[in-house]
Amino acid sequence: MIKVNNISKSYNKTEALKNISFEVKKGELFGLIGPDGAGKTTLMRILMTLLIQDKGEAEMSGLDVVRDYKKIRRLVGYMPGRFSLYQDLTVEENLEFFATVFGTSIAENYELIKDIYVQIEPFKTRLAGKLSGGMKQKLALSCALIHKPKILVLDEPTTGVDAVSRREFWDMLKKLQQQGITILVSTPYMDEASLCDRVALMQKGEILRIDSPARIVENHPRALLAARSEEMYRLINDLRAWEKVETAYAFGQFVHVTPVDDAMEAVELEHYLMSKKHRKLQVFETNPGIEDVFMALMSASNQ
Ligand SMILES: Nc1ncnc2c1ncn2[C@@H]1O[C@H](COP(=O)(O)OP(=O)(O)OP(=O)(O)O)[C@@H](O)[C@H]1O
Repeated sequence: MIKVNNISKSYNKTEALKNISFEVKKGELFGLIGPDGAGKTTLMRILMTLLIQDKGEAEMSGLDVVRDYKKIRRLVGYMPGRFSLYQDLTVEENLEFFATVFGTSIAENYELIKDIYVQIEPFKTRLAGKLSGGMKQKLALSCALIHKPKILVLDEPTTGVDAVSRREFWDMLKKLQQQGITILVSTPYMDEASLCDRVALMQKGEILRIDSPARIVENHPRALLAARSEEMYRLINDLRAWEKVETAYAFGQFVHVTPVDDAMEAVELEHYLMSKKHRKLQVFETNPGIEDVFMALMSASNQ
């Protein structure tokens, strides 16, 4: 449904995308995961025909993003990073505006947006600029869906939205997927990776891995230890200062530690931390999750 072949794009001296290739299958929920500046927005803008690549080609539903840009725009729903709502129009006026641009009406396509729109309908006379982040997000999604797109492209739809709204939003995406819509979504939140069918982990214009979240974790060869103590800040510093530790970073209430030697046992790490006078210590071996794998891949490619 989406084909990207050797796409490169630079802004003056910044190489935003370096020879990117991947495919998204029909009906797939595909995630572009990566920190700020990874190139996610640039890639989406190329696919949305809003920016032209320097090199390579891309297709949306068999249509070329440069040659067939007009057809693609009718086929695809887009929710840009900063929600493209008219702040001084009401909720209903925004939706009517997007429907009119695509030559349709709210009534005609109400079924598709119903589940989402009913949540903001009680506020339909409120100005979009006066909505909360979560409500703006729902309105922006309704606007992106109002012309019944086959493909939905969402650029960081959950950035700046609270945890509950984030979860609800992903539930909505799953429902849209069940209706046959192919979804490409970007996010800087690594925990959202596990909600996608497949993900591409991006950093500095490159794809570091591309696979299902489960397979990315399965194929990760490294061991992982978890540690906590009374003084977490000092714990991280002590861990990072030890030559037997490759990486250590905060993960919830623990520090996740990748030892240089995968065979290191928890007890060896514990002895080291006891020698540093840490109290209320807890150290144990654990299994890496997708976030751990991403952190490891990103730090390896930074070296
Ligand atoms: N219009 C522009 N002019 C110059 N450099 C740009 C422009 N747009 C993006 N860049 C640079 O290209 C790189 C990729 O940016 P891009 O916005 O695509 O990344 P991103 O993964 O979407 O991150 P973000 O969440 O910050 O938007 C960054 O180094 C960015 O500074």
